[in-house]
Amino acid sequence: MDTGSTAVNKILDKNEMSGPFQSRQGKSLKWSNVNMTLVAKGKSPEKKILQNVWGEAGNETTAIMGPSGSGKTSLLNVLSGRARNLGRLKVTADVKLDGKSVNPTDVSVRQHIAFVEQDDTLCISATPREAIFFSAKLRLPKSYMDEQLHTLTDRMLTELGLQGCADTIIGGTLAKGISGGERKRTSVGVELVTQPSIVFLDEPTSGLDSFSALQLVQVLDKVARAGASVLFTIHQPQSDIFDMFDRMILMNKGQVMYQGDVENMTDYFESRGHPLPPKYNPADYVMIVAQTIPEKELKEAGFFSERKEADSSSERSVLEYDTKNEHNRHVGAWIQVKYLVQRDFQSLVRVKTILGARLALTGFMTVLTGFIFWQVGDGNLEDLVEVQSIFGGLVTACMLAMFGSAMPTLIVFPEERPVFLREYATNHYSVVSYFLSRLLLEAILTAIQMVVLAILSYFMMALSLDFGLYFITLYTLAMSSTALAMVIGSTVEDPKIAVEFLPITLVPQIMFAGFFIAPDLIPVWLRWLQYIMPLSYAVNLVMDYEFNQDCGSEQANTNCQNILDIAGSDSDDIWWYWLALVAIFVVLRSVALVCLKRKAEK
Ligand SMILES: Nc1ncnc2c1ncn2[C@@H]1O[C@H](COP(=O)(O)OP(=O)(O)OP(=O)(O)O)[C@@H](O)[C@H]1O
Repeated sequence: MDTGSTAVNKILDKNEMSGPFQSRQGKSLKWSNVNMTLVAKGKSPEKKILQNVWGEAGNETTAIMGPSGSGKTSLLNVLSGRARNLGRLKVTADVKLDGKSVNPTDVSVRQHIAFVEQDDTLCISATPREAIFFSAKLRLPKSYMDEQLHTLTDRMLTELGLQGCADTIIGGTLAKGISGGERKRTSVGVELVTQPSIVFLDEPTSGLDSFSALQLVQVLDKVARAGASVLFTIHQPQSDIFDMFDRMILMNKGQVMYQGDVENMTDYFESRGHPLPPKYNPADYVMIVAQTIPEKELKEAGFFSERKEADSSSERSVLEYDTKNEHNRHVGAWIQVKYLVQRDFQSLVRVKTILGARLALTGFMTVLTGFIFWQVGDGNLEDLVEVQSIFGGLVTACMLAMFGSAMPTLIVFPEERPVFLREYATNHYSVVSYFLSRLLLEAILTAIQMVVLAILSYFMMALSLDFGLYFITLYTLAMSSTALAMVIGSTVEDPKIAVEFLPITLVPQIMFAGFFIAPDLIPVWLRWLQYIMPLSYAVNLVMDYEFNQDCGSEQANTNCQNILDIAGSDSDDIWWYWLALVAIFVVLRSVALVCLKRKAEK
């Protein structure tokens, strides 16, 4: 089998040697002893998903075929580092990249492999043209001029038959966009435009009509002819598609039933007592044999031949080579942030529900609260009940700031997380760049939201504190809450569970805010919790700004002081409150960054 670009033994059409099909240095991938087992637990028995699987992929197209559940996706996941020991799942594999043993779960190894997942994880607000350009801009060497990148993108769109929808948004649950098949081809384009040396694709033709499927496999063939190793899983290909494959791995019950050149496959089956009947699509025939003949009988006939060891060789270490070139390769962090921010703002403009839902919810809740606490600030401060109503209004405004900012962040972030994880794993940008761009987006979105909240509540409740201080307190509280939402969103796997986590962290803060119970009455062993709750600090601040002033009469001043005491707000500690509020924001953001980094590198 070919293992280097010099060994590409096909005649290359000169026209195909440019753009996405530019000749590249091939990389060989070999694997042996690949085992994946679901270990027994309780009444669930042990299940062998992959057993001693072996194989290789050079600069050719290699199709992994086999009946449903035979382990095709599992094999691709192990080789691409997406399957690992977790819970009952035990994975072992000897994998060699250009002759050097590597751990496929290492992010540095994963970044060498372009991977097109079965489910598309694309930015919903981008168009296919923008998604492909984004990938090219952030992943190709920075020596590429934008003009070249646009030409490459155009070429990719044409090859994949995407010209008709190139400028329509991809879409998803929040917005309607291109079709499923077009989305799939866009995912392929996003990976192929970077001229990768190794490409894995999980079911790239599923959901495509027969013409689009053929068109896609032709593109994969051109990529392989340019020197890349192309490995993909596929279900029952039609015969014209099957004829285009160079090699095939036939999986059956987690084992390799056949592996080798496609042209030798029928001879292999014939020599084992299963000649191809006339006028049969070989792909269909081998699948029928795999599905209908018992495993024992197939073994006796000579299928499932013993694996070959992934041979040790003294080829250079591809990882060392590429790490040295790392710094020349990619655009700088600021370009990454710029493109991420650009994309985020595009989302805001195109998917109006993102900003609209935030503003509508905050506006509605604030107007409702404003009517309930209508002009409380103008009340008689000599009446303690009226003073308490202002306290209630301020606590409610702070609660709206807290929930109104955390909730949308937590709802949107888990939707975006798969896109981030894919883009990070495929070397688009660093975690820090992503983190900074998100922070900037949230800072702006939260500011818009807090302007609405602060203006409406301030005038409807007729508050007398300084408006600027009121706004900045609400804003800092809201930013701490989005940081908390990011920590939850970065750690909890399931978006639904993540949303349920939010009340658990936010509701107790209300109880410690001093409105329902004076902090001094809370049992000492629980009282310390108020010190880690941003809501308490924000309430203490706005209370001080509202009541720590001349309230008009002796009785009014006494009431103002009493309400400050009840709330636990002390004017001597104002700077401590600010420090604590900002420190909580910084700590939570840092924790979110670490969690995200750990998740991305897993
Ligand atoms: N993480 C996992 N936990 C439990 N079972 C798993 C896990 N991963 C794979 N399996 C099981 O291993 C078997 C092989 O799954 P895999 O998805 O690799 O098959 P496949 O050949 O790709 O199937 P299909 O063609 O239907 O996509 C299936 O029975 C599947 O349920």
